[in-house]
Amino acid sequence: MKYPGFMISAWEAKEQLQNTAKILCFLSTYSYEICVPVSLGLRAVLWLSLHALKGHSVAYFTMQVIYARRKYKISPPETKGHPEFERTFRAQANCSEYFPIFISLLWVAGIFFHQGVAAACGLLYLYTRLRYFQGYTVAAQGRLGPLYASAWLLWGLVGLALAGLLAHFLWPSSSTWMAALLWPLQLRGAW
Ligand SMILES: CCCCC/C=C\C\C=C/C=C/C=C/[C@@H]1O[C@H]1CCCC(=O)O
Ligand SMILES: N[C@@H](CCC(=O)N[C@@H](CS)C(=O)NCC(=O)O)C(=O)O
Repeated sequence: MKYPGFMISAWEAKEQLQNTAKILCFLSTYSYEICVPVSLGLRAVLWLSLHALKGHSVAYFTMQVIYARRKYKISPPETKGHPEFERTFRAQANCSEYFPIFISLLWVAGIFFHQGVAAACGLLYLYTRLRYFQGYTVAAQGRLGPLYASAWLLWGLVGLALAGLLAHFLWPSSSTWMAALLWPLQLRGAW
């Protein structure tokens, strides 16, 4: 019997249904094995690029102070002499003050909450710190917006770190609501 072009026989329909079921079965069985290395790779790339950028920005801020010293002929231990130098000097000092806080929160949030989420916050933090530095070297007022943004991100990391630590130490059993809430975010098998 001849069917119009858009129709298929019952046999073909059954074939297609079976094939679809096989594909779904395959995906549901192997998606874990496929997704875990992919997300591990993504997290590794995020984490490594974050630390490369962090090293780069610390060096960049320091170099800017060195260049400003040369430009305005202000030798150590002097830290005064020109407003632009003073702002550059303070911008670098302020970023350095916050880096130990940032790094500790980043690692605790990364280990106990989720590496990818922490790395994303960290990248945003570095971006706000770069804007802080550049804003501050131009005018004192220019530092404030990025500073507030960076403070929000730090508090966000405090929240993630606390949530991760609470889930880890207070509710180690995976049956609690906290663990259940955090489970999809936790690194499966990575920690
Ligand atoms: C453990 C987490 C620590 C998170 C750090 C939290 C807060 C620190 C960040 C921001 C502080 C901003 C303070 C801004 C001062 O109001 C600005 C003074 C401006 C006075 C003016 O220019 O006239
Ligand atoms: N060391 C800082 C501690 C507080 C802080 O981070 N202040 C922010 C907002 S006023 C800032 O941008 N300070 C400028 C600076 O450290 O030169 C200060 O002396 O102000």
